[in-house]
Amino acid sequence: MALRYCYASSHILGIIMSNPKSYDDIPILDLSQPLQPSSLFSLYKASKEWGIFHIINHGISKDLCNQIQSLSTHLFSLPFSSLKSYTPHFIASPFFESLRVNGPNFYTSANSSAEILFDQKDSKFSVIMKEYCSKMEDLSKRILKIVLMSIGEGIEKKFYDSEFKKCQGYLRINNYSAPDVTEDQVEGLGMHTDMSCITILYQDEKGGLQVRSNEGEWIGISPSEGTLVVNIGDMLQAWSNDKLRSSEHRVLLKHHLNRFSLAFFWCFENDKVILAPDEVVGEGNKRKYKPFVCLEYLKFRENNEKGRFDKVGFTVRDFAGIEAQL
Ligand SMILES: O=C(O)CCC(=O)C(=O)O
Ligand SMILES: [Fe+2]
Repeated sequence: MALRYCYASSHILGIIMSNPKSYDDIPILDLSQPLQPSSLFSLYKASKEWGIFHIINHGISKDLCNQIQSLSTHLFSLPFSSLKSYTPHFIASPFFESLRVNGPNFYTSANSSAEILFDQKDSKFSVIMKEYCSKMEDLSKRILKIVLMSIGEGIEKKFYDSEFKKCQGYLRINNYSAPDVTEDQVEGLGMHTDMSCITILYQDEKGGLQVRSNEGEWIGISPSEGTLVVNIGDMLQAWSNDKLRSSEHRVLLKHHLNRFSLAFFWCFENDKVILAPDEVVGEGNKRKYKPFVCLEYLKFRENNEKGRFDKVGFTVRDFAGIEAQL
């Protein structure tokens, strides 16, 4: 696999790191190419600074995403109220609603929503969800291994099986309605971090996804056909002892434009105790998180945010950070 940068000139910038705070520094990992040491370095740098990078040639066809999008247009026009897997408008934002499909049996999860929504068993929706989510599971495993390799030599070989083998995924189908307001842009989803190890995101062509730099500057992550976005999440930030950064991101909406996205979250199992291995912390470095049970953190986020998942302020650092405890 090779990494290439968005613009030719930024390739040089990426190597000499003269300007680490620009969109050009967010690399594109080409999964059809053999993995190079320089690619791992760029990936590590982007994951540490931004918590975000792109992937291409990932095996998810545009046609599959289009099919999900058109089924979802119908889906979000139906009455949802009784569905537990549905997040209605006004929870995260007035313009955002979402349907969750849970693993590991994505077919069963999608089908139980479909039964209520369309009064239909074995719906096309459930079949397509199974196809998309199984592909996402495979992709998540592959990407996670590469990210671990980028942390240091031998880290993936030593820790993937023992620490990440029981990871599980869920999908959120996100539907943003067009804001009927005069302002140029409004928040469709407020700034947040994902509570995952990694998240793989498909966004449609409308744009609006932004990521925040360490200094608080927002950078747009423009959509590009065939490109998926990978976010590092809180669980990997804690497990890597801040070697990787959970990306702070948000979505802005433009007047009159509906938006659609698919976010696949790849997470540690609920009862996993998250503790960075000594080898990852590194000799002489301070441990930044006390050990914690994954589910306890998820509950902390839910309780503190009254069901909202779009706010920063109750992050994994607030929950388990050693400095935050002092
Ligand atoms: O819609 C998007 O592009 C981002 C969605 C997102 O960040 C999320 O679901 O956590
Ligand atoms: Fe997110």
